[in-house]
Amino acid sequence: MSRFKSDFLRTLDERGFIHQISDEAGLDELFAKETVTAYIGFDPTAPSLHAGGLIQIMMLHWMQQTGHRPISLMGGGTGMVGDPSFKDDARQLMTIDTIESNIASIKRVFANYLSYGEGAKDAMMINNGDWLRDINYLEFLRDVGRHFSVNRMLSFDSVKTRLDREQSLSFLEFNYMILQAYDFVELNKRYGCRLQMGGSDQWGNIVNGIDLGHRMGTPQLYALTSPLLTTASGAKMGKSLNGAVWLNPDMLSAYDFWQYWRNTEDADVSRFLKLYTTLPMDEIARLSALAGSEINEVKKILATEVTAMLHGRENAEQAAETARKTFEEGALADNLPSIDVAKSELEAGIGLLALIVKAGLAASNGEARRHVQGGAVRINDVAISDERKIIGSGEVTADGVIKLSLGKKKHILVRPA
Ligand SMILES: N[C@@H](Cc1ccc(O)cc1)C(=O)O
Repeated sequence: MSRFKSDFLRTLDERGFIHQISDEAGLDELFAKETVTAYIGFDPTAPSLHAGGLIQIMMLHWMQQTGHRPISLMGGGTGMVGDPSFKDDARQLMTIDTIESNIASIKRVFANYLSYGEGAKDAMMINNGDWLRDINYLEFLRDVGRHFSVNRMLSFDSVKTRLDREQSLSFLEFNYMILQAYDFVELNKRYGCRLQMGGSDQWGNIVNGIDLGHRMGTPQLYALTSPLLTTASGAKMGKSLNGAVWLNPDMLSAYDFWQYWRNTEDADVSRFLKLYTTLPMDEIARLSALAGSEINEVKKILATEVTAMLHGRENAEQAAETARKTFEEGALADNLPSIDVAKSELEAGIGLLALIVKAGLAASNGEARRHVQGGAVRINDVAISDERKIIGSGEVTADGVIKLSLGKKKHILVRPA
């Protein structure tokens, strides 16, 4: 049983999106009883978001799926300042031209996850430059600035490390919190927005908005943050060895995007299926149970599902197909070392450990067994966990070979001779 009664929070909870909520019971009540408008802000620091931002987009997606109204807010105003939260250094200032062109480019991918329009449940794309750029300084200080206590602003974790390390925090950056707080109040006034979501690094900024709302007479506002995600080995989400995993198709092909997900670490597969696909939970449970022997097949499903949402199903399936061909061609390529095994021997069947030793991938059966137990051995790219497995003619692929792999780099083609 879920601790939530609203579809939205139950879904977010079971799929692993929730880090912190400002008033759990109150927010659940609200979602259970009315159509809620909520927003997430995105600053245009690059021409595209990367896979790290996908969790935010997915939260907006689930809002709409469960009957509520999401706002994707582009930071045309806040982007002129730059959020210092948990950042070691000030960001380089962007020109208005860069900000505008980044926004135009970032915007494009949202339509793949949300349906925009004028109706009561249609998503809205809004730019905070619409109100922030016209602010009159003295009026703003008197109407909004007076509600902020500098003492309290200095106490937030998001700026504390900078201050503790005595790294400079410019007055420009220090104002960011106030602008984001003002956005929340403004979105409430304009569109009845009650909830702001974001990554856990946004907590301070969001809570400041709730407080400002109290002082400026909005109804109760709420905060919901998602966990800051890292992969099982501790890497930041959305960064690969080849650089950022961009969402915009002109910055990263569907194929490379697919590959990023295909390379998911074993321990992350189930978590990522919940966060980044819309597969039903019982289907995810079934796939997670297969994770032992068929984990590579499950990773391909993960990759295809995540890619299908962003690039369309056809492109995703094409990426999967290209990957399959590349693998096969790789297996066929004669530059992979090979060993011959007598046909008769294969027909009778040869033990996995003996084959590993024969292929020179281990010096002894004991060493071979440790490789298998460590999950490092694959036959035709499928991980094998049963050390007693008998390898026979059945394993010979259409290409006439068996591909035996140890880890990611060592491959031996076994040729029946
Ligand atoms: N500060 C957010 C972006 C944002 C901008 C404006 C807002 O009103 C809300 C959020 C970030 O850096 O990710």
